[in-house]
Amino acid sequence: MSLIRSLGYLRVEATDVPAWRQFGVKVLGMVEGRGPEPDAAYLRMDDLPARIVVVPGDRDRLAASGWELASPAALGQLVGVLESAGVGVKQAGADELAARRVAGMISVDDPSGNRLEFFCGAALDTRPAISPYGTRFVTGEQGMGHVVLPAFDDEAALRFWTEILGFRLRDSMRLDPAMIGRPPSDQPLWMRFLGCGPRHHSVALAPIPAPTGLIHLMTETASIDDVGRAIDRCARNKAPMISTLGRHANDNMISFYVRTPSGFDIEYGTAGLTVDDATWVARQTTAHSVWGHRFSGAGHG
Ligand SMILES: Cc1ccc(O)c(O)c1CC[C@@H]1C(=O)CC[C@]2(C)C(=O)CC[C@@H]12
Ligand SMILES: [Fe+2]
Repeated sequence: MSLIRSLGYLRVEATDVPAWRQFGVKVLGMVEGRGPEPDAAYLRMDDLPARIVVVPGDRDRLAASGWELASPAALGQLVGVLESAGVGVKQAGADELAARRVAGMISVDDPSGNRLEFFCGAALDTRPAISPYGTRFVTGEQGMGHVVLPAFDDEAALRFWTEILGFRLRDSMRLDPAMIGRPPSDQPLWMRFLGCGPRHHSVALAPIPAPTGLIHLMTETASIDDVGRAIDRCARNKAPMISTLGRHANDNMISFYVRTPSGFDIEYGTAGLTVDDATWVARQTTAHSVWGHRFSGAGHG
């Protein structure tokens, strides 16, 4: 088992926090929580006080993805691994710990400049997170979902995420250079799907430009009805769906994509695959979907 257990939270800096609050509750079916930062929106999916924290800022971007470890000992071990690999580690101050309601936290930048926070000892919220739409999110040992982060140096990114952080390669997919507006080339463009627990992938790294620092966040619900109702709410609230419903070829997720008020996307899905490292073999997927997932030309996050 790796030191890192799952994707724990996202911190998003946004120019329009009220729009995010509305989007999170009315479209995604999340539950608004309370928190220490004035004017921030706290969106809950489960017993954590927040899974998406949206703080007011002068730009729209992913401030950090937060990754959960099992204990202070595991976090200490990770610091040792990072430091011996020459990675700059920043220890969280008391104010940052209080804002995140965690017992311990450190942060680093990955080779592509994606800010990562590693934490342990999250406070739980005793009030149940019950969505008025009945939405049930799949979290627990699978974490809050997956993120797709931009990475343009495939070798450096793979080395960092697998050899230092201990993620496992679960799948790779070649991207057509034309898809991201590049000329044809002999150099394959790879998208890498990596996991740290039973979820097929908790992170994917893609050579896709992302001005907001995030290509998408995937959240998973317990049933296809949760997904269908979310599609209805997108229409009712005029949230721009940027793909049709579809099923991915690698993790079997049935999902659609919707644009957030910050310009990156949420993949909203169900029925994702869980894997066992003892038997899993990383392969190459040659199609992104078994069916569906027709994207409109809105561009990517
Ligand atoms: C191919 C795939 C498998 C599993 C996933 O969870 C998943 O999100 C994807 C597709 C991701 C991919 C993307 O994130 C950005 C826009 C992409 C490149 C497309 O235009 C098709 C596939 C999309
Ligand atoms: Fe995805």
